[in-house]
Amino acid sequence: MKTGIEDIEFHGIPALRLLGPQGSSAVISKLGAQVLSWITPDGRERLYLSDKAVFDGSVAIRGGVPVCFPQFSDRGDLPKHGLVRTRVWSESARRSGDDYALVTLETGDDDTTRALWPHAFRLELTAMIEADRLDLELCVVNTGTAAFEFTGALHTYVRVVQVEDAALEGLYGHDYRDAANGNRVVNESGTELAVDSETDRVYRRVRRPQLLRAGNLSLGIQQQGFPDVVVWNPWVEKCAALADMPADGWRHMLCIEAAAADDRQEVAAGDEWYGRQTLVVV
Ligand SMILES: O=P(O)(O)OC[C@H]1O[C@H](O)[C@H](O)[C@@H](O)[C@@H]1O
Repeated sequence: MKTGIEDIEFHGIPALRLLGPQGSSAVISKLGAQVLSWITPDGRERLYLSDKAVFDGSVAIRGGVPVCFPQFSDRGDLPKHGLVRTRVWSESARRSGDDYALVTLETGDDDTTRALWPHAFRLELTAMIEADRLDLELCVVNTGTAAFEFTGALHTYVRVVQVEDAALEGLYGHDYRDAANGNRVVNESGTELAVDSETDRVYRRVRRPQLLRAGNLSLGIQQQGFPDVVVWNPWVEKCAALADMPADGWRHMLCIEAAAADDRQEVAAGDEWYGRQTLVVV
């Protein structure tokens, strides 16, 4: 099967389908530069996308990999998770070869962003699939004349059959800020994180990869540039309060986010900052 890139409509919005090697594929929406589907050669969908997600740009699409910038969550005065989730990005590159398919989408400042955040910037999100691997890279370019600081994330919703069966390794010994428990800072003493209640944790300065095991799924997750790993599951009650999630949505997702949540990242005038997240089927 040939690799390549197709222009498609996905739930009525312009998107690109990446056709990778061995039948792998991915879909990235131009709305938010959000990867909404990643299917590996075994035919399995690896990302969670809510059945009740909204695709009209009025709110962020619930699922896939939202891009949060220049603010993570509600840690500042900007709208939650920043300014770019509901923007239409434009394509700046597409390429494919025998063993990969890649696209880059970009957006930048305009009157709307500058009214809220007075900085000149360009963002580029590159998504690349290989047979068993999804690589995401966020490039933040300071196109202005003064330094700025930002927080942000690649807010990846991993699909799981049943989150109660999931175990996430690789976070032992790290401090985390427990946003589901009054933001207290705790040192992780477990070698495996199990999700059995609302979970909203910012693991700080994580340098090791993680391994997610859930039923017969095994996914390696690695990041560069982003200092923090955020693990989020709303569980039953918070999920019920989210209009764009089905009642059992919490069970089928676990967000494992490459984030700069607590440490602001500074970008000098004219400089570029890179953050990456890689998911590999192992
Ligand atoms: O509902 P959203 O704006 O997409 O945010 C969803 C979630 O994102 C992050 O994971 C935060 O840590 C959570 O506190 C937040 O609830």
